[in-house]
Amino acid sequence: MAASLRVDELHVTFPLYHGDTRTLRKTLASAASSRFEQDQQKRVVVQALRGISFSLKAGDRLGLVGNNGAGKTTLLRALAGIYEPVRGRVTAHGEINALLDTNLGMNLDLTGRENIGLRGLHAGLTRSRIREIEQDVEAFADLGSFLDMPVRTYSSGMVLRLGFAMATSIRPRILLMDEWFLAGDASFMSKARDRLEELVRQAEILVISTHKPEIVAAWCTHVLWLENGSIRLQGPPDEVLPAYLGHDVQADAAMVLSGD
Ligand SMILES: Nc1ncnc2c1ncn2[C@@H]1O[C@H](COP(=O)(O)OP(=O)(O)OP(=O)(O)O)[C@@H](O)[C@H]1O
Repeated sequence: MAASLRVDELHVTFPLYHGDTRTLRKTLASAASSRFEQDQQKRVVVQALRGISFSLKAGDRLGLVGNNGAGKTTLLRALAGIYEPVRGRVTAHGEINALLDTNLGMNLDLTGRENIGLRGLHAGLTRSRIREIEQDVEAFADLGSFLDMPVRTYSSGMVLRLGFAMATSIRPRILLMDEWFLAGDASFMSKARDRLEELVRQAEILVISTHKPEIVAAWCTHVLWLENGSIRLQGPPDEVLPAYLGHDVQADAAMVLSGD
């Protein structure tokens, strides 16, 4: 069965904790921003995603664009199952690999090799598959004898190399990716980019969050423009990108502040 990903009316909220919630509630009420509301327990929550729906089939490559705070990272994390929606659902056919944070789940007290084993067990892989991944990561991350030292003793560049190699060694049918994965130290990234592009080519479905229009134009077949947690526009890159790049950020900010 071909991979597919379907999102229906997805809502994600985050409670805001504050010493004086009564004052916070009053401040938010007067700010008239429709992004804040009270939940059933009378907590003030920010609505990070508000009724997002779309569906993707094998071959689709979706780029998420939008200003800071639009909801791109939250959507990727909800697709990966890291955030539980308050309403709506995500239905996926095909295994998902989320390249969101290379440190996610890494235990600093264990060695690099032990972390590879743990990640493999967590992904439900067989022992022989884990062994293959271990060899792949060992060759790619090029950490030498550090692979058998606790991760706590690594430099930040070494942690990045191990995390990147581990995250990209599991080939998924559905690949979720945050653009920061494309940043990093130049010499490592030229090697990393080839590996990433191969992973993207092999995935049946890609969802990538990015601030770079050139990535969307080169990699994506669809674009979803998020604004304040909702979809402002979705469609092919040649329709959505010009509208997104041409929109007036200051006018939008003024509209949000005035509560229009
Ligand atoms: N853990 C959290 N707790 C509270 N609020 C959060 C949390 N994560 C995100 N938010 C809020 O949810 C909204 C969406 O944030 P999100 O990080 O998804 O935006 P983004 O589009 O990825 O932004 P950026 O381009 O700056 O990375 C923002 O208003 C943000 O403040």
